[in-house]
Amino acid sequence: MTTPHLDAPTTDRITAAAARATELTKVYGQDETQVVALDAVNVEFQPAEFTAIMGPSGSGKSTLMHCMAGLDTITSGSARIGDTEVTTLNDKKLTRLRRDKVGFIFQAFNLLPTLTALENITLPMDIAGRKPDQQWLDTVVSTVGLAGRLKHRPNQLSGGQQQRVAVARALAGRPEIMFADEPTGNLDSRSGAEVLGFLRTSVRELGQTVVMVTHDPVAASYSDRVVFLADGHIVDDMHSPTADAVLDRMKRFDAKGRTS
Ligand SMILES: Nc1ncnc2c1ncn2[C@@H]1O[C@H](COP(=O)(O)OP(=O)(O)OP(=O)(O)O)[C@@H](O)[C@H]1O
Repeated sequence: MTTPHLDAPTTDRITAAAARATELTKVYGQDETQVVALDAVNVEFQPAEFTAIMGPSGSGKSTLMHCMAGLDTITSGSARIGDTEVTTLNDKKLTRLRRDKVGFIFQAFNLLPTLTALENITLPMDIAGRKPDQQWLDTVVSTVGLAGRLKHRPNQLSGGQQQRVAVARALAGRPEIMFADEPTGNLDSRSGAEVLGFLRTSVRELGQTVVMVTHDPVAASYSDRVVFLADGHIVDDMHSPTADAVLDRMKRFDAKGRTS
């Protein structure tokens, strides 16, 4: 049986997507060790929308996120953030794009232990020599519920609070898009729920765009839309997901990561 593909080209659609992959292909290795991690993927991420990317292990979720964010090179096709073609930028412009237009949240919080929460939040802007927009910073800090903890160092904060600092750091520069790779992977379910709630609030109330890779149907249920990958292809697209609907869809992947 062939895998159904939902990733038909969208090049004739004129929409202001926050990010867009067109015929995006990523091949790792050569000859017999070659792996096609992404096979001509077409997908758009809409502004002020919270999208989750799901799929079996090895389906290409992290590769898609890394290629879109300019963290990895692509083999062919196109990856755009807003109007910017990521794949043709030189190193200097790529660094600037990642610094100015993209926010990242990873499973590991990646905070600097000697800095306070506030110093961690403003660090990327300090490095870039940009002055934080104080009003925005106040909004972000209160949205993620950190107002009383700004002088704490990471080891004085719980895991959930540390990830909230990382969310605030990603939001502080007002990125065009935020990419989150398993942001709740290291958290207990209550702290995870808090962080996901803040991500959703950043979309609903602050108009941010969030794309999150997750294995967890409950985490995906916080999103507006779930894109399912299998074997380097987008095979499903679910709007207003519930955890049960996502779980049911995940059950249709077989042990080899193929879908029925
Ligand atoms: N640096 C690399 N070199 C070679 N192959 C790679 C590399 N990174 C990923 N791959 C392969 O590309 C495919 C997609 O990997 P990717 O990490 O994107 O999947 P994933 O869906 O994020 O998986 P997981 O859920 O396990 O994190 C896999 O077959 C993987 O083995």
